[in-house]
Amino acid sequence: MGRIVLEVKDFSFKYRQTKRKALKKISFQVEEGSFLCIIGSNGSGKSTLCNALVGLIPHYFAGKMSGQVIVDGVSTEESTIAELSPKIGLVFQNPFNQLSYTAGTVAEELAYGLGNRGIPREQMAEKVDYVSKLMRIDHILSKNPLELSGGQVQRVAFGSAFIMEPEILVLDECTTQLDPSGSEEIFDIVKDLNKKGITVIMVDHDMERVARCADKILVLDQGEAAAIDEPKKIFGNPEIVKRGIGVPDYVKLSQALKEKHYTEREIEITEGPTIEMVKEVLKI
Ligand SMILES: Nc1ncnc2c1ncn2[C@@H]1O[C@H](COP(=O)(O)OP(=O)(O)OP(=O)(O)O)[C@@H](O)[C@H]1O
Repeated sequence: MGRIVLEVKDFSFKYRQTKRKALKKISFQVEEGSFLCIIGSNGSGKSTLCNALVGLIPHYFAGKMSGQVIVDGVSTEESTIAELSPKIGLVFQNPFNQLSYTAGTVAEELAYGLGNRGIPREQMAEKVDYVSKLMRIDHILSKNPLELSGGQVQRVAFGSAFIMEPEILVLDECTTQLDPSGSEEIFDIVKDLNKKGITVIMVDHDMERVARCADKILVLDQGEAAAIDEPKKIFGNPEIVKRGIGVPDYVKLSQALKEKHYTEREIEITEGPTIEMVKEVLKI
Protein backbone atom coordinates (compact mmCIF):
# COMPACT_ATOMS: atom_id res chain seq x y z
CA MET A 1 0.00 0.00 0.00
CA GLY A 2 1.28 3.46 -0.93
CA ARG A 3 1.64 6.48 1.32
CA ILE A 4 -1.66 7.93 2.53
CA VAL A 5 -1.89 11.54 1.31
CA LEU A 6 -5.42 12.22 2.42
CA GLU A 7 -7.47 10.90 5.27
CA VAL A 8 -11.08 11.69 6.10
CA LYS A 9 -12.00 10.61 9.61
CA ASP A 10 -15.59 10.41 10.81
CA PHE A 11 -16.37 13.67 9.02
CA SER A 12 -19.81 15.26 9.31
CA PHE A 13 -21.02 18.67 8.19
CA LYS A 14 -24.25 20.66 8.28
CA TYR A 15 -24.50 24.00 6.46
CA ARG A 16 -25.73 26.79 8.73
CA GLN A 17 -28.81 27.41 6.58
CA THR A 18 -30.02 23.79 6.46
CA LYS A 19 -31.51 21.34 8.95
CA ARG A 20 -30.19 18.15 7.38
CA LYS A 21 -26.52 17.16 7.53
CA ALA A 22 -24.89 17.27 4.08
CA LEU A 23 -22.24 14.73 5.14
CA LYS A 24 -22.55 12.07 7.83
CA LYS A 25 -19.59 10.32 9.42
CA ILE A 26 -17.55 9.90 6.27
CA SER A 27 -14.27 7.99 6.58
CA PHE A 28 -11.85 7.00 3.84
CA GLN A 29 -8.20 7.21 2.85
CA VAL A 30 -6.50 8.09 -0.42
CA GLU A 31 -3.14 6.70 -1.49
CA GLU A 32 -0.53 8.87 -3.15
CA GLY A 33 -0.74 8.75 -6.96
CA SER A 34 -4.13 7.03 -7.00
CA PHE A 35 -7.30 8.02 -8.84
CA LEU A 36 -10.44 8.17 -6.70
CA CYS A 37 -13.83 8.87 -8.28
CA ILE A 38 -16.72 10.12 -6.19
CA ILE A 39 -20.19 9.26 -7.46
CA GLY A 40 -23.72 9.63 -6.10
CA SER A 41 -27.08 11.11 -7.03
CA ASN A 42 -27.86 14.86 -6.96
CA GLY A 43 -27.61 16.27 -3.46
CA SER A 44 -25.72 13.25 -2.08
CA GLY A 45 -22.94 15.54 -0.83
CA LYS A 46 -20.24 15.29 -3.51
CA SER A 47 -19.53 19.03 -3.81
CA THR A 48 -19.70 19.43 -0.04
CA LEU A 49 -17.08 16.72 0.33
CA CYS A 50 -14.85 18.45 -2.27
CA ASN A 51 -15.19 21.70 -0.31
CA ALA A 52 -14.18 19.87 2.86
CA LEU A 53 -11.16 18.19 1.22
CA VAL A 54 -9.61 21.52 0.22
CA GLY A 55 -10.46 23.32 3.49
CA LEU A 56 -13.25 25.58 2.17
CA ILE A 57 -15.14 23.79 4.92
CA PRO A 58 -14.62 24.99 7.64
CA HIS A 59 -12.71 28.12 6.49
CA TYR A 60 -15.22 29.52 3.99
CA PHE A 61 -18.61 27.82 4.46
CA ALA A 62 -20.31 28.39 7.78
CA GLY A 63 -21.81 25.40 9.53
CA LYS A 64 -21.30 22.70 12.09
CA MET A 65 -18.61 20.15 11.49
CA SER A 66 -17.17 17.19 13.35
CA GLY A 67 -14.39 14.76 12.52
CA GLN A 68 -11.28 15.59 10.53
CA VAL A 69 -9.80 15.93 7.08
CA ILE A 70 -6.05 15.36 7.09
CA VAL A 71 -4.07 16.37 4.01
CA ASP A 72 -0.48 15.21 3.90
CA GLY A 73 -0.46 14.78 7.67
CA VAL A 74 -2.00 18.19 8.42
CA SER A 75 -5.57 18.82 9.59
CA THR A 76 -7.44 21.22 7.28
CA GLU A 77 -9.04 22.81 10.32
CA GLU A 78 -5.63 23.77 11.68
CA SER A 79 -4.25 25.08 8.34
CA THR A 80 -5.20 28.07 6.25
CA ILE A 81 -6.44 27.69 2.66
CA ALA A 82 -3.15 29.28 1.52
CA GLU A 83 -1.14 26.67 3.44
CA LEU A 84 -3.23 23.91 1.91
CA SER A 85 -3.00 25.16 -1.67
CA PRO A 86 0.37 23.56 -2.58
CA LYS A 87 -0.97 20.26 -1.24
CA ILE A 88 -4.50 20.19 -2.64
CA GLY A 89 -6.34 22.18 -5.32
CA LEU A 90 -9.97 22.20 -6.43
CA VAL A 91 -11.50 22.74 -9.84
CA PHE A 92 -15.01 23.95 -9.08
CA GLN A 93 -18.18 22.50 -10.57
CA ASN A 94 -19.15 26.01 -11.68
CA PRO A 95 -16.03 27.38 -13.43
CA PHE A 96 -17.17 30.97 -12.91
CA ASN A 97 -16.61 30.41 -9.16
CA GLN A 98 -12.94 29.84 -9.92
CA LEU A 99 -12.39 33.29 -11.46
CA SER A 100 -10.75 35.98 -9.34
CA TYR A 101 -12.89 38.73 -10.94
CA THR A 102 -9.91 41.06 -10.58
CA ALA A 103 -7.77 39.86 -13.51
CA GLY A 104 -8.08 41.82 -16.76
CA THR A 105 -6.74 39.04 -18.98
CA VAL A 106 -6.65 35.24 -19.06
CA ALA A 107 -2.86 35.39 -18.52
CA GLU A 108 -3.37 37.42 -15.32
CA GLU A 109 -6.14 35.06 -14.25
CA LEU A 110 -3.84 32.04 -14.62
CA ALA A 111 -1.05 33.83 -12.75
CA TYR A 112 -3.34 35.10 -9.98
CA GLY A 113 -2.62 32.35 -7.42
CA LEU A 114 1.10 32.36 -8.25
CA GLY A 115 1.23 36.10 -7.51
CA ASN A 116 -0.29 35.47 -4.11
CA ARG A 117 2.41 32.89 -3.51
CA GLY A 118 5.17 35.36 -4.38
CA ILE A 119 6.52 33.47 -7.40
CA PRO A 120 9.00 35.63 -9.42
CA ARG A 121 7.61 37.19 -12.66
CA GLU A 122 9.83 35.24 -15.04
CA GLN A 123 8.87 31.90 -13.51
CA MET A 124 5.22 32.96 -13.59
CA ALA A 125 5.42 33.69 -17.32
CA GLU A 126 6.96 30.26 -17.96
CA LYS A 127 4.22 28.51 -16.00
CA VAL A 128 1.46 30.51 -17.73
CA ASP A 129 2.99 29.60 -21.09
CA TYR A 130 3.15 25.88 -20.24
CA VAL A 131 -0.33 25.62 -18.72
CA SER A 132 -2.02 27.71 -21.42
CA LYS A 133 -0.57 25.45 -24.12
CA LEU A 134 -1.58 22.34 -22.19
CA MET A 135 -5.14 23.61 -21.81
CA ARG A 136 -5.20 24.98 -25.37
CA ILE A 137 -5.97 28.51 -24.28
CA ASP A 138 -2.71 30.11 -25.42
CA HIS A 139 -4.61 31.94 -28.20
CA ILE A 140 -6.88 33.74 -25.70
CA LEU A 141 -4.27 34.83 -23.13
CA SER A 142 -4.92 38.54 -23.74
CA LYS A 143 -8.72 38.23 -23.62
CA ASN A 144 -10.87 39.35 -20.72
CA PRO A 145 -11.93 36.22 -18.73
CA LEU A 146 -15.46 37.60 -18.47
CA GLU A 147 -15.84 37.62 -22.25
CA LEU A 148 -15.09 33.93 -22.78
CA SER A 149 -17.44 31.07 -23.61
CA GLY A 150 -18.39 28.62 -20.83
CA GLY A 151 -16.03 25.98 -22.27
CA GLN A 152 -13.15 28.45 -22.40
CA VAL A 153 -13.81 29.54 -18.79
CA GLN A 154 -13.75 25.87 -17.80
CA ARG A 155 -10.32 25.47 -19.39
CA VAL A 156 -9.07 28.65 -17.65
CA ALA A 157 -10.53 27.41 -14.34
CA PHE A 158 -8.75 24.09 -14.73
CA GLY A 159 -5.53 25.85 -15.73
CA SER A 160 -5.60 28.18 -12.74
CA ALA A 161 -5.98 25.24 -10.35
CA PHE A 162 -3.36 23.14 -12.11
CA ILE A 163 -0.79 25.96 -12.39
CA MET A 164 -0.46 25.88 -8.59
CA GLU A 165 0.95 22.33 -8.96
CA PRO A 166 -0.96 20.77 -6.09
CA GLU A 167 -0.03 17.23 -5.05
CA ILE A 168 -3.71 16.34 -5.02
CA LEU A 169 -6.13 17.65 -7.64
CA VAL A 170 -9.83 17.60 -6.76
CA LEU A 171 -12.15 17.90 -9.76
CA ASP A 172 -15.82 18.54 -9.11
CA GLU A 173 -17.61 17.72 -12.38
CA CYS A 174 -15.18 20.00 -14.11
CA THR A 175 -16.25 19.54 -17.74
CA THR A 176 -19.97 20.35 -17.67
CA GLN A 177 -19.47 23.35 -19.99
CA LEU A 178 -17.43 21.45 -22.55
CA ASP A 179 -18.59 19.50 -25.61
CA PRO A 180 -17.81 15.74 -25.65
CA SER A 181 -14.49 16.10 -27.47
CA GLY A 182 -13.37 19.01 -25.23
CA SER A 183 -14.40 16.96 -22.23
CA GLU A 184 -12.40 13.92 -23.36
CA GLU A 185 -9.40 16.16 -24.04
CA ILE A 186 -9.49 17.41 -20.43
CA PHE A 187 -9.81 13.85 -19.12
CA ASP A 188 -6.81 12.80 -21.18
CA ILE A 189 -4.85 15.60 -19.49
CA VAL A 190 -6.13 14.47 -16.09
CA LYS A 191 -5.14 10.85 -16.76
CA ASP A 192 -1.74 12.00 -17.92
CA LEU A 193 -1.23 14.08 -14.77
CA ASN A 194 -2.23 11.06 -12.71
CA LYS A 195 0.31 8.89 -14.55
CA LYS A 196 2.94 11.49 -13.65
CA GLY A 197 2.12 10.95 -9.97
CA ILE A 198 -0.53 13.56 -9.12
CA THR A 199 -3.25 12.14 -6.93
CA VAL A 200 -6.67 12.76 -8.50
CA ILE A 201 -10.04 12.89 -6.78
CA MET A 202 -12.81 13.36 -9.31
CA VAL A 203 -16.56 13.78 -9.11
CA ASP A 204 -18.20 12.58 -12.31
CA HIS A 205 -21.59 11.41 -13.54
CA ASP A 206 -20.22 9.55 -16.56
CA MET A 207 -19.98 5.97 -15.32
CA GLU A 208 -18.13 4.65 -18.38
CA ARG A 209 -15.41 7.20 -17.71
CA VAL A 210 -15.43 6.52 -13.97
CA ALA A 211 -15.00 2.80 -14.63
CA ARG A 212 -12.15 3.53 -17.02
CA CYS A 213 -10.23 5.99 -14.80
CA ALA A 214 -10.78 5.08 -11.17
CA ASP A 215 -8.56 2.94 -8.99
CA LYS A 216 -11.30 3.25 -6.40
CA ILE A 217 -14.83 4.65 -6.31
CA LEU A 218 -16.50 6.29 -3.33
CA VAL A 219 -20.30 6.08 -3.48
CA LEU A 220 -22.14 8.80 -1.59
CA ASP A 221 -25.79 8.32 -0.72
CA GLN A 222 -27.67 11.04 1.17
CA GLY A 223 -24.49 12.27 2.79
CA GLU A 224 -23.25 8.82 3.77
CA ALA A 225 -20.38 6.82 2.32
CA ALA A 226 -22.27 3.81 0.98
CA ALA A 227 -19.11 2.11 -0.26
CA ILE A 228 -15.52 2.63 -1.29
CA ASP A 229 -13.99 -0.04 -3.48
CA GLU A 230 -12.52 -0.93 -6.86
CA PRO A 231 -14.80 -0.21 -9.87
CA LYS A 232 -15.46 -3.88 -10.60
CA LYS A 233 -16.57 -4.47 -7.00
CA ILE A 234 -18.80 -1.36 -7.00
CA PHE A 235 -20.49 -1.97 -10.34
CA GLY A 236 -20.69 -5.71 -9.74
CA ASN A 237 -22.60 -5.24 -6.50
CA PRO A 238 -26.37 -4.99 -7.09
CA GLU A 239 -26.95 -3.55 -3.60
CA ILE A 240 -24.70 -0.57 -4.30
CA VAL A 241 -26.03 -0.06 -7.80
CA LYS A 242 -29.54 0.29 -6.33
CA ARG A 243 -28.46 3.48 -4.53
CA GLY A 244 -29.39 5.80 -7.36
CA ILE A 245 -26.10 5.60 -9.22
CA GLY A 246 -25.88 5.00 -12.94
CA VAL A 247 -24.37 1.83 -14.28
CA PRO A 248 -21.90 1.58 -17.16
CA ASP A 249 -23.29 -0.02 -20.33
CA TYR A 250 -21.04 -3.07 -20.08
CA VAL A 251 -22.48 -3.83 -16.66
CA LYS A 252 -26.00 -3.66 -18.11
CA LEU A 253 -24.79 -5.87 -20.94
CA SER A 254 -23.23 -8.44 -18.67
CA GLN A 255 -26.31 -8.49 -16.46
CA ALA A 256 -28.51 -9.09 -19.53
CA LEU A 257 -26.19 -11.88 -20.64
CA LYS A 258 -26.29 -13.38 -17.18
CA GLU A 259 -30.08 -13.42 -17.22
CA LYS A 260 -29.91 -15.29 -20.49
CA HIS A 261 -27.43 -17.76 -18.94
CA TYR A 262 -24.59 -16.97 -21.28
CA THR A 263 -21.19 -18.03 -20.13
CA GLU A 264 -17.70 -16.81 -20.87
CA ARG A 265 -17.20 -19.42 -23.61
CA GLU A 266 -20.21 -18.13 -25.52
CA ILE A 267 -19.19 -14.50 -25.41
CA GLU A 268 -16.34 -13.35 -27.49
CA ILE A 269 -14.64 -10.92 -25.17
CA THR A 270 -11.94 -8.59 -26.44
CA GLU A 271 -9.30 -7.38 -24.05
CA GLY A 272 -9.60 -4.29 -21.83
CA PRO A 273 -10.11 -3.32 -18.21
CA THR A 274 -13.89 -3.57 -18.54
CA ILE A 275 -13.68 -7.28 -19.31
CA GLU A 276 -12.64 -7.89 -15.74
CA MET A 277 -15.81 -6.09 -14.70
CA VAL A 278 -18.01 -8.13 -17.07
CA LYS A 279 -16.51 -11.23 -15.50
CA GLU A 280 -17.10 -9.85 -12.02
CA VAL A 281 -20.78 -9.25 -12.77
CA LEU A 282 -21.18 -12.62 -14.47
CA LYS A 283 -19.10 -14.26 -11.69
CA ILE A 284 -17.07 -16.14 -14.28
N1 LIG B 1 -23.71 26.47 0.07
C1 LIG B 1 -24.67 25.71 0.59
N2 LIG B 1 -25.47 26.20 1.57
C2 LIG B 1 -26.44 25.44 2.13
N3 LIG B 1 -26.69 24.15 1.77
C3 LIG B 1 -25.93 23.61 0.80
C4 LIG B 1 -24.89 24.36 0.16
N4 LIG B 1 -24.31 23.56 -0.76
C5 LIG B 1 -24.96 22.37 -0.70
N5 LIG B 1 -25.93 22.39 0.23
C6 LIG B 1 -26.82 21.29 0.62
O1 LIG B 1 -26.03 20.15 0.95
C7 LIG B 1 -26.58 18.95 0.42
C8 LIG B 1 -25.55 18.28 -0.47
O2 LIG B 1 -25.33 19.11 -1.61
P1 LIG B 1 -24.10 18.94 -2.57
O3 LIG B 1 -24.11 20.11 -3.51
O4 LIG B 1 -22.88 18.70 -1.77
O5 LIG B 1 -24.49 17.61 -3.36
P2 LIG B 1 -23.95 17.03 -4.76
O6 LIG B 1 -23.89 15.55 -4.59
O7 LIG B 1 -22.70 17.73 -5.14
O8 LIG B 1 -25.11 17.42 -5.77
P3 LIG B 1 -25.05 17.65 -7.37
O9 LIG B 1 -24.83 16.30 -8.02
O10 LIG B 1 -26.41 18.20 -7.67
O11 LIG B 1 -23.94 18.62 -7.65
C9 LIG B 1 -27.85 19.36 -0.33
O12 LIG B 1 -28.94 19.14 0.54
C10 LIG B 1 -27.66 20.84 -0.58
O13 LIG B 1 -28.88 21.52 -0.60
